[in-house]
Amino acid sequence: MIEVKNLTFSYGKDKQALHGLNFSVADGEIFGFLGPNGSGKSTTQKILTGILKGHGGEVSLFGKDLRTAQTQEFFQQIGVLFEFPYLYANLSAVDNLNYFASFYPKEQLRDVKELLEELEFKKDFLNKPVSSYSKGMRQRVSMARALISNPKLLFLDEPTSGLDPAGAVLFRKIIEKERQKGTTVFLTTHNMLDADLLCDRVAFITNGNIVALDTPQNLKEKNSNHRIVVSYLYQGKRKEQTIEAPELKAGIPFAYDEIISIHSQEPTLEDVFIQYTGRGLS
Ligand SMILES: Nc1ncnc2c1ncn2[C@@H]1O[C@H](COP(=O)(O)OP(=O)(O)OP(=O)(O)O)[C@@H](O)[C@H]1O
Repeated sequence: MIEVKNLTFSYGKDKQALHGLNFSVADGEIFGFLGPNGSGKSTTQKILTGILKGHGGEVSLFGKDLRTAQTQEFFQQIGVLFEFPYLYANLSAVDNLNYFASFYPKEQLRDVKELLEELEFKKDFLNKPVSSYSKGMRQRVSMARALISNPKLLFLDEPTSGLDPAGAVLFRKIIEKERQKGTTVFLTTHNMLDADLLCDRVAFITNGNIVALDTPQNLKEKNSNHRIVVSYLYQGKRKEQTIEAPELKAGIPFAYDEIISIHSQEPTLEDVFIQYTGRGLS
């Protein structure tokens, strides 16, 4: 679906934002693009969605070179959730969505009200102006905008930002539903939980370079110290020991009366990111 070879981009002479990215995203894959502020995520997404022109290297989407692919048909196949909601503040959710829907062929469209209902949008605000909405409500309208045209390729920039925990769970369910439909998703995020739960593979980008690319599970396993922490009771006292995972093959290698818990010391995706880049994700 997406093929990127040696992608470079400079803002003027002095600011090279991308230094030769290589990756591909398969049909139906949820691909996570993770990196700290200023690493080049938005620049990459803007190039892939045709907003930013003048890249170096080769990019193809739907099997066509991006430089020639940007026809009306191309834009009708992609949906974009922008990091900052591009909505008309004086129009209601319904009017915003009807307006964006007017750019697409009717047979491709989803029903505005059904979509907003699926996104658990508050009914009594349907016809009130966007300027009166909370952040979470605006995010729901932005997601509806991205989904209204049933896109084959969906770009989501920080989809769960501004949502409360229940809203984030709902959005993850909706993204999962897109996966089941076969939609390809390019997910740009700082949110490690979203990336870990949703993505088939993730790329870590820092300073305009991809420094790791794999499944979340492989990244965690490759960077694990393979140690296990055992909490247990022995002769009336609570104790804890750390052992190497292979030692477990022969059973617990020390005396105990009762095991309380066993935890692997597998790193989180954020730990792995910091190992690769030396930087946190904010
Ligand atoms: N319009 C611009 N003019 C000049 N430099 C820019 C411009 N936009 C971005 N940059 C620079 O390009 C680099 C990559 O920026 P980009 O916005 O792609 O990062 P990002 O990973 O999306 O960051 P964030 O998480 O803050 O959105 C940064 O050094 C940034 O300062």
